[in-house]
Amino acid sequence: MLSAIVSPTKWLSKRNRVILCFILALFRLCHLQRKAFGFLRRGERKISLAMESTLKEMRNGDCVLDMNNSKCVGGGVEDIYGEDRATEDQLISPWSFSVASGYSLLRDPRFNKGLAFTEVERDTHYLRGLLPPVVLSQELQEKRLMHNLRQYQVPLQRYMAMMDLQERNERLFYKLLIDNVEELLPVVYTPTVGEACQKYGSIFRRPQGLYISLKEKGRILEVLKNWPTRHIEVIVVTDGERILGLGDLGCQGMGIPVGKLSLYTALGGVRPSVCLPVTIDVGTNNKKLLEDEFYIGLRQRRATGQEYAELLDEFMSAVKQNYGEKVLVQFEDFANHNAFELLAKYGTTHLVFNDDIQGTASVVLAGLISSLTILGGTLADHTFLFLGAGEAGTGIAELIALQISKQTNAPLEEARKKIWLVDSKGLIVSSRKESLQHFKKPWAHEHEPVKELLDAVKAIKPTVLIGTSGVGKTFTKEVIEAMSSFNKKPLILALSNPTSQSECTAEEAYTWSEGRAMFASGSPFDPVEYNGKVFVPGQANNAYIFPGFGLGIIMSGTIRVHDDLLLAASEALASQVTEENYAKGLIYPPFSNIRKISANIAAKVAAKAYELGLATRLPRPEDLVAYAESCMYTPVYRQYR
Ligand SMILES: NC(=O)C1=CN([C@@H]2O[C@H](COP(=O)(O)OP(=O)(O)OC[C@H]3O[C@@H](n4cnc5c(N)ncnc54)[C@H](OP(=O)(O)O)[C@@H]3O)[C@@H](O)[C@H]2O)C=CC1
Ligand SMILES: CC(=O)C(=O)O
Ligand SMILES: [Mg+2]
Repeated sequence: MLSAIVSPTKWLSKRNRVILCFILALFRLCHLQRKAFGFLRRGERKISLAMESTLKEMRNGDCVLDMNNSKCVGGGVEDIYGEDRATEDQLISPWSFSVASGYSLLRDPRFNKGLAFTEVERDTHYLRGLLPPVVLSQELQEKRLMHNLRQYQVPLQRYMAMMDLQERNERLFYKLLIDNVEELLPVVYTPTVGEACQKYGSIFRRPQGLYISLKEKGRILEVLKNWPTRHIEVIVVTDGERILGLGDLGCQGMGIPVGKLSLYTALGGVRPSVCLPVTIDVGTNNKKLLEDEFYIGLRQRRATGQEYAELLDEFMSAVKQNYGEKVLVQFEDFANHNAFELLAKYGTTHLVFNDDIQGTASVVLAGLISSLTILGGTLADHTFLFLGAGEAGTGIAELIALQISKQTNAPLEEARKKIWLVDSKGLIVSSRKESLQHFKKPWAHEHEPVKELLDAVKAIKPTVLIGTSGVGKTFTKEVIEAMSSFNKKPLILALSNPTSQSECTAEEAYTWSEGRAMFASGSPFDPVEYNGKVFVPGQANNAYIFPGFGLGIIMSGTIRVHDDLLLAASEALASQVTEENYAKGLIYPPFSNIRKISANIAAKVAAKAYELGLATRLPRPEDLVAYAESCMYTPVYRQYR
């Protein structure tokens, strides 16, 4: 109780903090005397520890309150909970409402270290007997867990094992994910997260984020306050209507915000305590789920129109009221009939980012910029054809056009003419303009109607083919052969997720192009051997961008997302591709370097934000890469006093 009252106190004025500090110091003096006489019993020890740590935290109080204080390392992203990597050698208290100890310490994923608790910690924190005698290093724990994970043949079992670990020992979870990123990304993210969402009702164990349903209408602010941490910097929110290419999964879409935020931490170094996954449940139109006895969401058809808009509006207002102006809200896997509108509506009042529209655009543009090293020419020399004209397709198209327009000084309308899109009704052409959704209209160029993709490929003769349809197997042998007939090196990007929805496989792209295609896909494929040569496919996924992009925004206190920040992120990512990567035909750097890549993206994004006057954390740090790195969370265990 006392520790709850005296925990780091942002709400106190500086003068009152000094007074409180003084009172606590006196109180501690008395307390130490009693301690010396051996009066202190176990319950009191909690209070003693709380006071010690509070005094220390209050002595360092300016760290929390003044991020420019040079004593406070990694000042960009507020270290409210004392998780900074840069202070690893400094002892901290495992704060909960009281100092966690004994059994409750082992059950708290934020502080649990399992068998890695040292002998001293076992004594100090009442753990004797609760653990077997052996003390393991974190490295050995990691080795053991990776060994166990590899025993599972079924990807969903690996996913569940990772989720269990996250709920048991957060730092170990992140250590595994960071150290084995290429192996574990497909487990916690696409493709396995797709299957996990489909079966979320059956595998549900403990809530991992906030569920805000129509039932909570009118009290969303209250619901936000139920979340255990008060200081939040990133929210990933979905309404579950377009989960990857799997369609409407309703409330079970929660796996996506949870997965995306674990990448914010592992790939971008944003500490887990400031991340909040949210699922807005307005029902589902998925008949199978509505009839599934294990379905965890509202059993009704989706609310639309005013009812939907009001719930979203209440959520966005509550977020701003509870977490302030600078919380980054990432919209994820909304259906396009809501996604564009939400982005436009809240883009001027909130710090919002749509990963499917903007993050995807930035990652694809990066791949295109880097592919020019192999293909030659400029972006404006290429012709682009998309299968799929929704969020991802038109989002990417718009950013390519913007970049071409900036590079050539041509008007945006002129730059758009290099880009063609096909939707479920065929090529988007001017004769269809009246009936098109607003986000497709800018792409309705003069051309006769074309129904099939193959015919569009033959008519437009693109140098780059991009799949954003959410429909698997749509890049057929004939399509890839046609692309290869007029391109020496056709660039094929099959972006749809998960693997089952990929427009073609890596093997198909390489085989049907007789080894000439440059290929990347949304979900990963293994290397392919063709004609004695090994081809390594790249992964064109927004996971390259959003973690570093978000870090850049947060560490600079940027208040709005601007297209130029997306362009900066693209250029930063493209510049990370090495000669060695190009030699393998890769247009993206490997994920094994992602932390370094994210720091570079964050630095470039922040630099652009400072240049545009959007950054509020002043003064601007001189070396933004070093600053980004100093802000990044690392999962090594802390020593408990
Ligand atoms: N790799 C990555 O980083 C990312 C990948 N994606 C993936 O991209 C896919 C699409 O996402 P998103 O753009 O948000 O989805 P949308 O629903 O917004 O868009 C899908 C588009 O595909 C079109 N389409 C559907 N079926 C066909 C078909 N058989 N032939 C031609 N066009 C078709 C739709 O046409 P119509 O408009 O006529 O209905 C629509 O234009 C998903 O699988 C998603 O996982 C998304 C974001 C990032
Ligand atoms: C990767 C991603 O965001 C998607 O497929 O929706
Ligand atoms: Mg998405």
